[in-house]
Amino acid sequence: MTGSPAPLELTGLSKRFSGGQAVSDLSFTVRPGELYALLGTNGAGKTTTLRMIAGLLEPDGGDVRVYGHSVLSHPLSAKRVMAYLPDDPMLYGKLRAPEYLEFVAGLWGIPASVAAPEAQRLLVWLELWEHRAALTESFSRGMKQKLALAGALVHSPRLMLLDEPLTGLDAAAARQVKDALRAFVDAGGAVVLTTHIMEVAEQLSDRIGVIRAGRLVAQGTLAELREQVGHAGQGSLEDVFLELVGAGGRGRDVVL
Ligand SMILES: Nc1ncnc2c1ncn2[C@@H]1O[C@H](COP(=O)(O)OP(=O)(O)OP(=O)(O)O)[C@@H](O)[C@H]1O
Repeated sequence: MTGSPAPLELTGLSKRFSGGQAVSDLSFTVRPGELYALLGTNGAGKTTTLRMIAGLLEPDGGDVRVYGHSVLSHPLSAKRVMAYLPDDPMLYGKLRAPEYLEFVAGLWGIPASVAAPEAQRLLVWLELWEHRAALTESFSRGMKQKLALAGALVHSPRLMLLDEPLTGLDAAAARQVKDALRAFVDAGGAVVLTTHIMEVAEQLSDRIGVIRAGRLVAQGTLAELREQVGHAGQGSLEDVFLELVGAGGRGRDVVL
């Protein structure tokens, strides 16, 4: 233990909507250099959890700490070091990609002299630089997704929260985004992402958390999850996941 605060620590996070309990007493920690995949069936509470971590939705109970800063009591310090990429990110269609990134950088108080070369670096890296003269309204879904990712990286966050970042991307774009996320964690950042694509979680994540009806029912590496459901050494993540969440969301809990 180094004693430095974890990139992300959730303790007892809860949220209730009029339709029922969306997130219940959720606690987990994400370490530096770790990509943590949050899995769950539709309506399990993944987006609600990410929105509470990002400070966009107030929890009913519990706390979220980002590098030691409470999102509830010190939201600015926490938000400065994280980025949230929703599943339908908003871009400004009448801006070009470099203009969009410089605009986002401006919101973070980054001067244009710093933002412009950083925007170029990100756009070259994600193979969008050749499209720099086009308005973003003409971009394909994959191009928009990559630009949104660049926008999330422009203020050099150390924690990234991504809601379904690979949905709808073709193989080449998905590979680029996966490579970008791996490079981000290899450089010491931390990532929490949600996905319904089990192969993505299996390939990309260091640890996996499975939530069912707003509660964490299992977490660990794929090997640990296999052991927890009694499939030591075998079974795909899909097999393990379906065992945990069960048909119609009635799965079983394992000891965490
Ligand atoms: N703003 C809201 N008002 C009322 N209920 C909500 C709101 N947002 C989410 N919910 C409810 O909270 C529960 C969890 O929703 P959430 O979007 O977090 O699930 P999810 O795991 O992200 O699902 P999906 O995989 O389908 O995106 C669902 O029952 C949903 O209907």
